[in-house]
Amino acid sequence: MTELSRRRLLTGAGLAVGGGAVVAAGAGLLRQTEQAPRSVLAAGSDQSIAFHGSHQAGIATPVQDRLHFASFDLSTDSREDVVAMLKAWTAAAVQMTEAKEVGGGATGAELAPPDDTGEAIGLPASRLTLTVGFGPSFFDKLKLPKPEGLKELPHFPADKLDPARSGGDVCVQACADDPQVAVHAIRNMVRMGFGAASIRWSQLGFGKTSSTTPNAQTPRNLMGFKDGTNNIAATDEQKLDTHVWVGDEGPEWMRGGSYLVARRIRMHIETWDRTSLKEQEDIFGRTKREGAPYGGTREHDPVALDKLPIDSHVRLAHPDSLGGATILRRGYSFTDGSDGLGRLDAGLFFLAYQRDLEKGFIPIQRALAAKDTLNEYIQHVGSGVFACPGGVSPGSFWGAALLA
Ligand SMILES: C=CC1=C(C)c2cc3[nH]c(cc4nc(cc5[nH]c(cc1n2)c(C)c5CCC(=O)O)C(CCC(=O)O)=C4C)c(C)c3C=C
Ligand SMILES: [Fe+2]
Repeated sequence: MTELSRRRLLTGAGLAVGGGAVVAAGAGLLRQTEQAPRSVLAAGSDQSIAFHGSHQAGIATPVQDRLHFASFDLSTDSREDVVAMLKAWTAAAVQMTEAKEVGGGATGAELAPPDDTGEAIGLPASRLTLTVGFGPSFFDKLKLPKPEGLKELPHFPADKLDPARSGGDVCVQACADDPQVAVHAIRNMVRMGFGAASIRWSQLGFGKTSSTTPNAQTPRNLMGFKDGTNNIAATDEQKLDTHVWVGDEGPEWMRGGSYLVARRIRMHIETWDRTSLKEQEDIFGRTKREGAPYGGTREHDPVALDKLPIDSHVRLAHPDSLGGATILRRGYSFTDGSDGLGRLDAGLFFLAYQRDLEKGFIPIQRALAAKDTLNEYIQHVGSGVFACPGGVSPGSFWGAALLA
């Protein structure tokens, strides 16, 4: 059975409640789907993606259009407190991914703060996925054995990393078709984490810049180029097993999990917009409109490395240039206002999953940092690395096998 079929896709119709009323269902409350502002929702928004499975959702499951990524610092060194938080987070994640309100709901006992903050009432599941990872400092703080595969990334030339947008003990990646659903999920986790963890940095993203769904139209990044053409497809189980999922080489709790690299990459888009089309295309080694590799005519034509400029992004990052190094990309665009100097603070929030950092992000970024002609137009300003455990089974919680 494929991972996708294991991850039961529930339709909104199956979750909707008759009469438009909010009624109790199991441990949670179903959010009304009837009142959802459908015009602003992307196709597939009324679907939910199952939380439980052998891998965490949000890695190889279809990419949603919106992101809220949050990195937390622990405010305790007590394993007990962290276990309690992860249990509460897991229970809430199960409810939120099924379009249910957290705990006793947004309108529970009158004299206590509600269990759910309420801004997702009336919104469908929006294919919400929540994915958790543990940074190197998580293991140091809790005196737990760090998996061999998890290491701090080396410094790369031209990195200008802001500590306030880097690192963190625990990360949560929330992806959904509706930004309000993703933000609601993170906000409720922040609220539940009070006393055990506090938010260190976070990033909103839009317009997925890569797809894991073959045959879907490849999305474009803020430079106007199709991004994700040569990504690993969610249906390619062989590639996922080889390059994304940790196997027997990792500790038991990491099997079926993956290592995540997050990089906030600022784009100097004003300079880019004054660059000729020819130079833009030479930088990637692909055409802008079609996305075809140089030497080909269609987007999915095979990449013939010798036809691409020697320092072009695609030639340098291609697995054949790097002894097979391969990653699963899952990034999003961002624009966070302007920088006071007449420029947009815009770019790519790059997310990459891999089985082994040394056969994934590290060698690729080493090659790109040294030679990529794209470097004139970008700067890495934030960074994080996290070990994302394998999937959660019903009744268990995030990190159970590590912390129990
Ligand atoms: C270290 C890994 C990578 C970083 C960082 C990165 C940044 C980055 N990429 C683009 C735009 C494109 N990238 C494309 C391909 C591509 N990029 C990487 C890796 C990193 N990119 C890989 C492994 C590949 C695939 C190479 C291949 O197998 O052919 C493309 C081409 C289309 C595609 O295949 O996705 C574009 C466009 C930007 C703008 C950027 C930083 C801001
Ligand atoms: Fe790239």
